[in-house]
Amino acid sequence: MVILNCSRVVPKITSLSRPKFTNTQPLVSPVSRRASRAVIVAAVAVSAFSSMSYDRELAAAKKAASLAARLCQKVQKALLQSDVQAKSDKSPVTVADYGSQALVSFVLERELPSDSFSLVAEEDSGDLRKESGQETLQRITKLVNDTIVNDGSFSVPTLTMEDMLRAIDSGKSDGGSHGRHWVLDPIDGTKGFVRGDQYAIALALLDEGKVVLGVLACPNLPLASIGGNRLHSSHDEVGCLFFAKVGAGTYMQSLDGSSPIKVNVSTTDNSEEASFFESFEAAHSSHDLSSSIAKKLGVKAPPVRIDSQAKYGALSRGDGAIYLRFPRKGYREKIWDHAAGCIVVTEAGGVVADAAGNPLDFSKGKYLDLDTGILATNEKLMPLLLKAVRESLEEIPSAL
Ligand SMILES: Nc1ncnc2c1ncn2[C@@H]1O[C@H](COP(=O)(O)OS(=O)(=O)O)[C@@H](OP(=O)(O)O)[C@H]1O
Ligand SMILES: [Mg+2]
Ligand SMILES: [Mg+2]
Ligand SMILES: [Mg+2]
Repeated sequence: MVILNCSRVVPKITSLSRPKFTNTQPLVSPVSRRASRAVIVAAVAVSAFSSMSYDRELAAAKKAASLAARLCQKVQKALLQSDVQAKSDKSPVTVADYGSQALVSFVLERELPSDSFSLVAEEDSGDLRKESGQETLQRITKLVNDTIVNDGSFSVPTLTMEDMLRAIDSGKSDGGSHGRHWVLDPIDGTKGFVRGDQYAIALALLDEGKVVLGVLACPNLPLASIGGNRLHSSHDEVGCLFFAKVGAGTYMQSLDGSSPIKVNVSTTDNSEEASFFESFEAAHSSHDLSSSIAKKLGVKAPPVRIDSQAKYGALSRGDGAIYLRFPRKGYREKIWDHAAGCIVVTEAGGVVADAAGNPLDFSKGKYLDLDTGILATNEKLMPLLLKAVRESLEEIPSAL
């Protein structure tokens, strides 16, 4: 059986945690009872490990992502055309991408001083080290220092431009299957960010190649459901922080610091009422393919197109029931575009897989090595979804 769950490093013990056998149930032999007790003791030990560990790391990740969100919101509000620069791959990168990466790196290192620090992150300081990057570097340095001072919880001397370059470049790790690695997309959905739309700060922790925690800060995502394309209702309060820890579920709170609430994916098994999320940018994911899949499933609602891993966040709280992503042939997915979103969805009871139904493997370095696309939904809908995906890929291979 394929286990379509990218984040669990412990076996599910739901049935074991409510043992059916007791001394009043003589049908269970003493041997199997002993064996079952041993399994329960082991499972409870694993369960305790999974819910007690990573607490410090999760607190640090939430703090880092929340501060980075503050920095990004400030920049997005004041976004000038001159903030947008062309990286060598021509994607827009702003002072906020760099500032967010430097700040997350700074906060994690400060909050977890005893840990060895490895970070796999999207940006690097190459362009900032050039003569033409000096003004940008100055602005990043000021932004990061201002955010730290406004927060007030760190007593550190003012950070220098050299500190910025170092903090950004601490994200040069290659990750892999051994040890712990933080995975960061300082702004996921930069195009959405530049447009004034959705984006996310996405931070996850890998331990021995598995995602063990994830945090998604989505500064422009309404706290209320965006199901039924309610994305642009102007009355909604915005700013969501999703977080998930292996074996401990997914929670959402407001970026302003309300109490967290537990969230769960939609439990619908009726594909006709299952609305779906996809990339805003058609160049990032084939809208033709998803529309063919939706047709096969009988989905009635139009797609909800939003930028970034905010899609995973919205899915984790049941705003819609399906996430579809089909990049063009040859595109290689990066781990920072999915690690945090993946655990946020799986811990909320969802399933994330590639188009062949395999779980995503974050242990191979910077890239995900996968079959064709990425899908997320609940366990009941996944078999139907995989069938529709297979058929659509056969019918319109040119869509990719
Ligand atoms: N050609 C192509 N195909 C597929 N994906 C691409 C492509 N180019 C970029 N990217 C990556 O897409 C990330 C943005 O995520 P989304 O596609 O979910 O958002 S969007 O609706 O398209 O804005 C985006 O993340 P950021 O660079 O962090 O914004 C990219 O990693
Ligand atoms: Mg980018
Ligand atoms: Mg990204
Ligand atoms: Mg990015």
